[in-house]
Amino acid sequence: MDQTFLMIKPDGVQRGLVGEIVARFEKKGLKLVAAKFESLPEERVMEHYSEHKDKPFFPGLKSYIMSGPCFLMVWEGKNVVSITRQMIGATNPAEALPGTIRGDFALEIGMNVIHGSDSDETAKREIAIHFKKEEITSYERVDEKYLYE
Ligand SMILES: Nc1ncnc2c1ncn2[C@@H]1O[C@H](COP(=O)(O)OP(=O)(O)OP(=O)(O)O)[C@@H](O)[C@H]1O
Repeated sequence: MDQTFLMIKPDGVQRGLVGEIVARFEKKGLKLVAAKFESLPEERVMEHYSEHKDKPFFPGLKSYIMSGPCFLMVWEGKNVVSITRQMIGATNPAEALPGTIRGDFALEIGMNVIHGSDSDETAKREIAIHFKKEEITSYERVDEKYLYE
């Protein structure tokens, strides 16, 4: 089954949005298979955001991500990457539609509450950066027969 890496960033944790955000994905029918609170070490921030390391906003991005604990998750489900990206909304909250997480809970691009992998390939890479294999569980949700045809 498809998997993705989602991370509630320090602003989402500090603003008390963890429960609300997790509830949205749970109610959609997606399955939480791994989760942990963690203050990310610098090496993992550099690895995760390596594509942005030369961008002018990178120093600010790095100190924001390291400003407090993040809530890291692996979610599973059919088309989970595209579904969660849609539920998260546009990178810039000013452009994110109402009903999306960023559209409902954020104002500015620098602090946009949550990260979500943008492709199956990226998801594999990001899951491997942040989770050990044994931290990821495997189980059936009892409602799966009413979610999948
Ligand atoms: N112009 C910018 N100014 C400040 N921060 C930015 C800017 N562009 C991106 N960022 C930060 O870098 C993160 C990664 O940017 P990216 O373009 O990969 O967006 P994204 O894929 O929607 O976001 P994420 O990877 O966090 O899910 C953004 O979520 C945001 O926190």
